[in-house]
Amino acid sequence: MWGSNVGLRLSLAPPGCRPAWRVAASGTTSRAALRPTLSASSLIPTRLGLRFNSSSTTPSTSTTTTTSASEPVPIPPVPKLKDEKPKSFFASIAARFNPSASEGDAEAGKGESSVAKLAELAIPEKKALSIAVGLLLVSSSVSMLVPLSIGKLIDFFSANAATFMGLSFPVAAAGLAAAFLVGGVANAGRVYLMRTAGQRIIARIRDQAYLSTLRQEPEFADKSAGDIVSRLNADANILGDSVTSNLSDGLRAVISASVGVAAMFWISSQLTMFMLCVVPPISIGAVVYGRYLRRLSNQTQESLGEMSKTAEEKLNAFKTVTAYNAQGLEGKMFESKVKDVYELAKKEARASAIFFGSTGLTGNLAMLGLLSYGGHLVSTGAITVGDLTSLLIYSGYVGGSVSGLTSFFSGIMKGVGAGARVFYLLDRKSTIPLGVGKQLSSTREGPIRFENVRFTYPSRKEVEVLKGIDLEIKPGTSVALVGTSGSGKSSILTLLDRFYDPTHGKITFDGSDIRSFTPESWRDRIGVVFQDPILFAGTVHDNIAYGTPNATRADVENAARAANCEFIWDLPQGFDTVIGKSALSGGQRQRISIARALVRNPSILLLDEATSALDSASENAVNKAIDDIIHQQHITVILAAHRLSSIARAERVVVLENGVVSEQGTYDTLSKAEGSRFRTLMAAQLLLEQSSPSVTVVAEKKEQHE
Ligand SMILES: Nc1ncnc2c1ncn2[C@@H]1O[C@H](COP(=O)(O)OP(=O)(O)OP(=O)(O)O)[C@@H](O)[C@H]1O
Repeated sequence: MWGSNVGLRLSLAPPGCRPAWRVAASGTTSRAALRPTLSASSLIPTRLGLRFNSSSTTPSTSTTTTTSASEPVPIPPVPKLKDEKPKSFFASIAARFNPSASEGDAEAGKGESSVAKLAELAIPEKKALSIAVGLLLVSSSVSMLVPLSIGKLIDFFSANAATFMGLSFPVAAAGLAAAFLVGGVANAGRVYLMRTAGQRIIARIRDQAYLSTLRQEPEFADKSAGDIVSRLNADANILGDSVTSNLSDGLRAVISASVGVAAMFWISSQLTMFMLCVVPPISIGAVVYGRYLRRLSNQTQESLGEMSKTAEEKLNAFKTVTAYNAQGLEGKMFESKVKDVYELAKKEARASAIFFGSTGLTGNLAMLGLLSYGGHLVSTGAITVGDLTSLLIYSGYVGGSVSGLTSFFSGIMKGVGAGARVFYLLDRKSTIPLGVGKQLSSTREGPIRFENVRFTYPSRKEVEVLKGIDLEIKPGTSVALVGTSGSGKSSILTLLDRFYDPTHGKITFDGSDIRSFTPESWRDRIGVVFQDPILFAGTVHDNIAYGTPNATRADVENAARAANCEFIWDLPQGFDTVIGKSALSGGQRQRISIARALVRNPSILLLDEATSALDSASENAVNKAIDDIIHQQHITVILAAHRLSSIARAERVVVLENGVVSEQGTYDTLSKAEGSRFRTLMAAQLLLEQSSPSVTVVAEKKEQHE
């Protein structure tokens, strides 16, 4: 814990209460008071003829602010689709139909079949699906009565018989009508149950895939947001369809084909044998076609993902596109992606055309053969005209069912392709998994240490950004990381927030590697302000309370005050003003995001300063907020600093060069040291800032003050 001789203390709520931060005046010596006052002479290379004097810091002594931080909202785990291992039956089907793992499967590194997973998806719906299958049996049985009845009717009328199937004709007709009614109702029930079950499966897939995506390391979503959206959208639809409507149609086809063939055998085994000769070639064609279609379907979905990604990226940068008159260029780029999708769809259409054309032809030729041979059997008296009619209709049913089976097969293959892409999201293990490690206690304090930290971005393995950082940051102190653009300041912050882990070395907190804590409990201690603060649709209150949903209005207001957000009280609806409807300046957005970081009651604040210049009023307001945080609260502040004014405010300056810490010390020491790298850097920074009126104004004001 921090010593009692400091001005402000972090205290925790009594057991059973929500943890609260309490900034209370205590002791006589504040950290700020211990710090040397910055002076103009300590600062600027005089050869530039510019002087900058950081205002002296006066610690506030009487403020007692209580802000309740809420319990961290637990991040729900991604529920497993089903605990059991896939049945070997499915695995064997998968191995047959899906010999080469798709990209998704391969990336998932499971080798587990998408077909098996598709079947697993249907399991929570087993009740609805079983009833639907029962109804399907009823409706299919009724349908299969039709050809037999027609044959018998023809024989009945041609023979001028007194009874029809042992019954008077009106009774038999009424019985048939009743059976058809039952069949119709059963069919309606089947369609309803299958569709609703399908929609529930789609909803479940989307929820789980999105949840799983949220649990990934940030780089994953950064790289492929558009593609992920396409997986959640189009692929989830295809997948849901393939396990319900498609499955239902497939089952119906199986039932119709088998009952049809049985009935045909019953009517005439000779004719039926003749018919069955044409089935195997069609089946082989179906398998070849199905495989080809699956490959195409995978490629089409990938292309659709690419297309969405292109559109999303450019729509997000609409201003840049407009400003650079790049509409034509972007239109062409999108057109080429659309063309890729179209070309694949054309291939699919060609394959379908050939397949359906040839199966249709084969079917009709078979029918002709059946009619000729059947006519011969009728003429010899082996079968009746009614039997031949029934047989012809049954063979039509069987033919229809076989082609239904091929679309079932191709639908399943499409589902497998889409499934691999969706399951990839579901199965992907984050490189920094949530919930793994020990819980970091909210009271534990200690220094942050970088021990020979080396780091390379996974997407840019050829460049080592950090080449052995050694650094210690004591609790409650403030550090400004300085260095040229690209020197790795922001990278250090992202490592601290565990968006990435070091490739070598370690970062410790109170002696423990931060990788040993669950990422959630570690991040709970951290408030982070990004270079480009993102505000979400919603009110100012919602934005400040983002990630701390139980924060009260008082908590939010206290955090806003601490972040120097007085302007909020002047907004038309104050904290209930909807962001987006109110034009906020860059500085105001930045301060709202500082308030968002503070309302979490962090013990570590990571602040990645915006590189863009703020107007002087905004810069002053942001600086004051940073000043207040550095001086009034027991928060370890680590700044990726770009502005002189904030560099000067930190207790310690760390200079990064060529991936290592080249110098560190107080601002005074470094700026006074002749020939220090820091002086050179600051000279360059000043030259840069000279062109920014805001900084000049600040510098001038400070000179006047001096
Ligand atoms: N997500 C990323 N993937 C790959 N390389 C990255 C990524 N982010 C940053 N880099 C690279 O890492 C290096 C260090 O970048 P970093 O943003 O940490 O520097 P910085 O000192 O904060 O720069 P600036 O002052 O411009 O913000 C740069 O070469 C940058 O291009």
